Amino acid sequence: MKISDLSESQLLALFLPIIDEHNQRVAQRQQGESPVLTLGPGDDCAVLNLLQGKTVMTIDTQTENQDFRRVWASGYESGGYDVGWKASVQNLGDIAAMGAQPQTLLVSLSLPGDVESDWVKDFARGICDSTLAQGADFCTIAGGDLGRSSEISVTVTAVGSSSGEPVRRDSATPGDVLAVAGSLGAAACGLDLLETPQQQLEELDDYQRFFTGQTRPAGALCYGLVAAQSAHAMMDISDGLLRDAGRIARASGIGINIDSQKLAAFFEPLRPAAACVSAWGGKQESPEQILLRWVATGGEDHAMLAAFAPDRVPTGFTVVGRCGSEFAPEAPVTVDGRVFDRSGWDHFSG
Ligand SMILES: Nc1ncnc2c1ncn2[C@@H]1O[C@H](COP(=O)(O)OP(=O)(O)O)[C@@H](O)[C@H]1O
Ligand SMILES: Cc1ncc(C[n+]2csc(CCOP(=O)(O)OP(=O)(O)O)c2C)c(N)n1
Ligand SMILES: [Mg+2]
Repeated sequence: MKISDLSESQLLALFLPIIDEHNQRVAQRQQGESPVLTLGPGDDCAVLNLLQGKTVMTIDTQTENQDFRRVWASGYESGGYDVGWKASVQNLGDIAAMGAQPQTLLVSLSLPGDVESDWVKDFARGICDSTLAQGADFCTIAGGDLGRSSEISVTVTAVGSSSGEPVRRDSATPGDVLAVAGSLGAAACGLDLLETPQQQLEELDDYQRFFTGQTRPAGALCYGLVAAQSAHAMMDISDGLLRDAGRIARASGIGINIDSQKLAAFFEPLRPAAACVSAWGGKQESPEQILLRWVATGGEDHAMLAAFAPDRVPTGFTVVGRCGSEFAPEAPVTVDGRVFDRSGWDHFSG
């Protein structure tokens, strides 16, 4: 059955039981504590009881053919489950990057009539499963909106709370080290393979395993919470290490140098895929160049990027660079002391 065969209330009747079950499970886990979500989906607004600390909020949109495809060149089909999964990772990445705990999500779905009604149920399962898989055991889904559109577009708002001062981007200091936790390059690798024709992929053993870096990224929520104890500045990497490190550098008024040797640790799991993409591109880019492009400029892994005093780097973070006092507006980030020619994802020029 297609979306166009159903009324809005019939569609909600598919979606809401999955969300309600998720919210009930959260409430069970919170036994003994006063619930944050005191009124969930069903009324004009949700009601939250954010008891203590600072409230943080963020929003992110995924649009068909800009952020995912229903069918990729590789033949893989991204369904509602994948889109729901990634919506949660994107938003919880922003909450974690402030050092905050996710509390609830609001979900807006704009869908064309030719989408299967099961897409909506899969989306609900994907967003709930991903939230739990990231360890956000207490994060409910407070409500949302449903509408018709000419392409699939999903917008999620996340609300979080922080018992201490939220970690900003603008307080890295000269002498800090810059470190990463979570995966780097896996989402860009997945994107390149998804966009590669299936017959080119058959040389690559179990090639579908690389798709998940793009379709179901793991995120790094737990690392954000750990880093909040000692990070001077933090953000999640959505647009690529170099571009996002540039945002910390600009906001903090410092320079950052990345040590390319330190990035090699992220290359290993992606090596077989880089060889395949290099061969498909007629070796115009060597496997080594592809690995560096994925790891240094690929977005969407939602790894944590943070600046710490050198003796206060938490377990799970890999030092990839250093903060210096020289801020150069035209090149706030260098790699091995030199300007890198490609810096990352930009929605409007990329
Ligand atoms: N339409 C908008 N209205 C107000 N603020 C916006 C808008 N789009 C982006 N921003 C703000 O600009 C900053 C950068 O946005 P973005 O690159 O999407 O951040 P992030 O990578 O954390 O999702 C964020 O602080 C965001 O809130
Ligand atoms: C079809 C398709 N083309 C290109 C991309 C690559 N891509 C889309 S958005 C993006 C960067 C992240 O953007 P956004 O989710 O808007 O992150 P924000 O900076 O707002 O957190 C990248 C690398 C993709 N995922 N799918
Ligand atoms: Mg954004």
